[in-house]
Amino acid sequence: MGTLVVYFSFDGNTKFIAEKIAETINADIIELKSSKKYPTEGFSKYFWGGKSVIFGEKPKLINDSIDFNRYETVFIGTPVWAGSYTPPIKSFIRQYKLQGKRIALFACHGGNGAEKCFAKLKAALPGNKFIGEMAFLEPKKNSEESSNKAVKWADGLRTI
Ligand SMILES: Cc1cc2nc3c(=O)[nH]c(=O)nc-3n(C[C@H](O)[C@H](O)[C@H](O)COP(=O)(O)O)c2cc1C
Repeated sequence: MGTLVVYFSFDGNTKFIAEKIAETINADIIELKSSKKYPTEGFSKYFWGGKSVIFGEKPKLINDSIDFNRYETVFIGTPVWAGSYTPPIKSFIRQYKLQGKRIALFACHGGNGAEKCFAKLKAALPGNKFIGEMAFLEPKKNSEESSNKAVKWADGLRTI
């Protein structure tokens, strides 16, 4: 049975880590795309992004439907927004209602909130087995270190 890396990324950090993981373990990879466009600059980016988390928004995903029968292990990646996971990940969780999967969580953040984000993700994904979680601090600013960390982590999960 296969492994899928599924993620949302707004500024490319989570994408960077997701690609490293998929490359390391030879997994399929899907970037979630939302129909909702958030402001990309300055204060309004944080304001609208944060507000969408707090209001529990579930923007429509424009990806093709994913066949989870093919996957036993799923890596789920998100940036931390307002101490939680991002709205497209919320949409993904609601749409697919994963059950009986081996799940590894990863999150990119700017300094805090990853632990809370993982706790909320686990609570939102009952009925699955969590095999690992890893936080990455602004990976694009620490690309070599983050890349090594992602490779080592993903490699180590093969045996779990
Ligand atoms: C709307 C918004 C809210 C954020 N909230 C947090 C936060 O609560 N804690 C934190 O450490 N970083 C926060 N960040 C920073 C991002 O988590 C961080 O820059 C991450 O690396 C971005 O990943 P991406 O490039 O894949 O989008 C926030 C960023 C945005 C845009």
